[in-house]
Amino acid sequence: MAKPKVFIDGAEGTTGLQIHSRLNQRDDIEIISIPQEKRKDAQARSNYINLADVAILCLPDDAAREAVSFVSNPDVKILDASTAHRVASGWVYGFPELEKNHREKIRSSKRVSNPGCYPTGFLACVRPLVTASIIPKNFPVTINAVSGYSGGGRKLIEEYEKFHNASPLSATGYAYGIYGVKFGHKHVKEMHVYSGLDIPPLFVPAVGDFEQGMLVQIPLQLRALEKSITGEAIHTTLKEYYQDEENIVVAPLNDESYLRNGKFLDAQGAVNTNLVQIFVFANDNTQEALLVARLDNLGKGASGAAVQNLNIMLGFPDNLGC
Ligand SMILES: NC(=O)C1=CN([C@@H]2O[C@H](COP(=O)(O)OP(=O)(O)OC[C@H]3O[C@@H](n4cnc5c(N)ncnc54)[C@H](OP(=O)(O)O)[C@@H]3O)[C@@H](O)[C@H]2O)C=CC1
Ligand SMILES: CC(=O)N[C@@H](CCC(=O)OP(=O)(O)O)C(=O)O
Repeated sequence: MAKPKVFIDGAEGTTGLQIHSRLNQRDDIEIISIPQEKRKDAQARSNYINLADVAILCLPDDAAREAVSFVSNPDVKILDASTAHRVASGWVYGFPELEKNHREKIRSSKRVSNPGCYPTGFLACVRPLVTASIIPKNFPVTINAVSGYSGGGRKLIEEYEKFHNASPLSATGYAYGIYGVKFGHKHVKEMHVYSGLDIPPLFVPAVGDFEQGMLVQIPLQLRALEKSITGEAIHTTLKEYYQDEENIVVAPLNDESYLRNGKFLDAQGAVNTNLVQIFVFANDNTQEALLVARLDNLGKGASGAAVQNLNIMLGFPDNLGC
């Protein structure tokens, strides 16, 4: 049987390069590559997209929309890594672990959008708790998160490289800086839609001086809930929800063995994996809890997730080459 043809539009960008390196070694698919000098040529891109069984878009949003407009071959499947189609109708959200039958929806769809990196961590923690009515739908959820600078793509990587090469180091804002202070970050929509919450979460992202890695923190004031909820109930719900999943792992409740020097949960701890690690820290006496998702923004947050979705769309096992 002919090998499925895969085209990566935007193969030279941060996400595209990582997807290419994951697929490069495989002999069960054929990567079709556009000549370097034509990589932004609309006609050439259109030809490659329509030749592919699956075209993976690793492009800015406008270029991703343009790529979709090129499709004339009804058999072509599109996997879009950008934000352009994550809540668009006719598209399936590429989060296989979202709920029990979701993998099947990805398998049978011709249009799949890869989730954002922050939403992947957020939804992994919150969706099961909303489904189980542990977090009420009208609860005002807040999120603090930090990403490695590769999350900002080529431009942010170049900015950090300039900063690293400056002598003396000219600014301190690069070490750790919050952003999105006008709110309405581009990921809030998909967080809202797929969490099942009635109101959008309040999201404060940050970027740190490390290349890859991410922590997504959701503090919960349990005392604000109408019914009393224990840390054990939160933990058991998450553990059971993901019991058959390989890529979402729930650490034991209040497990300090992951803390560096007994204190620090390191944002880089899941780098080079396709995992979301979930941590639940809770104190039933003070009625406080903290959910944390740790992932690689370029792993399960982007390129690893894209390869997992590609595998599902082509009928391969989820984690082949992830
Ligand atoms: N980095 C991350 O952690 C994550 C990224 N994503 C998403 O993936 C997508 C790609 O992001 P990322 O890889 O980080 O970004 P990059 O800027 O690193 O890469 C984008 C690539 O697309 C190319 N490109 C731009 N316009 C066109 C065009 N019209 N035709 C063909 N190629 C074009 C760029 O070329 P050039 O550089 O020459 O302009 C570049 O190679 C974005 O939508 C991003 O939001 C999703 C999750 C996480
Ligand atoms: C550190 C940093 O800048 N992160 C990016 C998010 C990563 C990204 O590009 O996300 P999606 O393509 O998944 O939307 C940002 O906040 O815009």
